[in-house]
Amino acid sequence: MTMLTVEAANPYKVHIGHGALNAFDESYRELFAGADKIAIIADAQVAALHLDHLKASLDFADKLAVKEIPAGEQSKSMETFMECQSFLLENDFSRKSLVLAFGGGATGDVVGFVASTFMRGISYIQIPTTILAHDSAVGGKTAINHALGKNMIGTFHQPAAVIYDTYFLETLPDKEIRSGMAEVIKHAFISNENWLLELLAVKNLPEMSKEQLAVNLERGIAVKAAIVEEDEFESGVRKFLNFGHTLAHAIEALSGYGKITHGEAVAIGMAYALELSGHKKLPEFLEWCLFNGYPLEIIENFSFEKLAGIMKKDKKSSGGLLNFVLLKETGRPFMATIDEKEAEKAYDALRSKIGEMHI
Ligand SMILES: NC(=O)c1ccc[n+]([C@@H]2O[C@H](COP(=O)([O-])OP(=O)(O)OC[C@H]3O[C@@H](n4cnc5c(N)ncnc54)[C@H](O)[C@@H]3O)[C@@H](O)[C@H]2O)c1
Ligand SMILES: O=C(O)C(=O)C[C@@H](O)[C@H](O)[C@H](O)COP(=O)(O)O
Ligand SMILES: [Zn+2]
Repeated sequence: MTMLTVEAANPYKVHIGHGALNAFDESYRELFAGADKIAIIADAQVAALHLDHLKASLDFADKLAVKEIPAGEQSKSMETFMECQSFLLENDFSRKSLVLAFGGGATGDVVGFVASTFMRGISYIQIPTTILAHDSAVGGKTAINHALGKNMIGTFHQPAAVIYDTYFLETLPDKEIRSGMAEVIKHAFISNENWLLELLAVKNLPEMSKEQLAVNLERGIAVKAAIVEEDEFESGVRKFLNFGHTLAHAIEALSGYGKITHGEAVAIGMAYALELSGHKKLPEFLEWCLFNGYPLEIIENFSFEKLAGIMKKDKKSSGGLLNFVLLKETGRPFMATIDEKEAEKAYDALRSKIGEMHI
């Protein structure tokens, strides 16, 4: 098991590894004892698989209440947000209460948002259960979606701890392994060429050994934590964590949230950012996506015009400009405003390249 500290304004620890749930007993007894009530707010699918295992690692059964929310992206809605608020109020939660977010990134985002707004903010712990959540559970971004844009309603609210027990990953379907590994390779693209080369050599992600996966997750978390420590509220370098996301979020919004996974959309968004960057690894990255089953071909479904309308509302943009995270080279990200005509040309070029791959 490993542990690292995120030196945010309110520092907290990330416990990673098989058996990380033991940290509750070893490090958080006081936090739990001090809480008047504790809620587990869980993704319903994750609860069906793993709630008993989580509960077995927790004492304080007398003050525990469980709320299940819809599985995955559907939960990042105003409806689920309000249901959770009602649940906390109906069960007499207070400012001294604690919330545990149990599930993937979607659960972490909506539950973090609930915790950050309930009585103007209470403590919560992230208990991530997906590969992708190595990213989402760290850094304190919380959000729900709006029909006009992904994650448009949210806050920065750091968790009191992240307990990342890799035991939960054993039930992840291949599609979610693929989705999560897109954020891992994103962390490699923005930080380290040698790591990127190692990842590009993996032609069947579900066959990665547990050890290999653990190393990748730890590296990803270290990259993320270092950036969050430098720029917690995204006035500068934190924007680099959005590599691939300007297009990805537009694709997710246009497809209907949850129709394509976040990581699959980010993979297409990264390919586009590599095209805009003139990065030499684009052909190799497209091959990697193809081998690993990322649905690149869906790019055919979206007109640039519609995507551009949404991309102009991106949180990194203002004044109707198109802003992207690009790479001078691997490990050297920068922000760029791209002229609309140039952005469209690059989009068409990427579509042609994907079209020629005979998927
Ligand atoms: N806050 C951040 O910094 C940040 C970072 C990256 C992504 N995100 C957000 O995270 C979300 C994506 O997260 P995600 O990829 O974890 O998806 P998710 O939370 O939508 O979960 C995906 C699916 O996997 C299932 N699942 C979860 N854990 C499982 C397990 N252990 N075994 C079997 N099934 C399991 C869920 O029920 C769901 O159906 C997006 O909304 C994205 O915007 C946020
Ligand atoms: O933590 C960050 O900062 C990120 O940008 C991480 C992204 O992977 C994540 O998808 C995040 O939710 C996107 O943030 P947004 O501000 O573009 O909604
Ligand atoms: Zn992301």
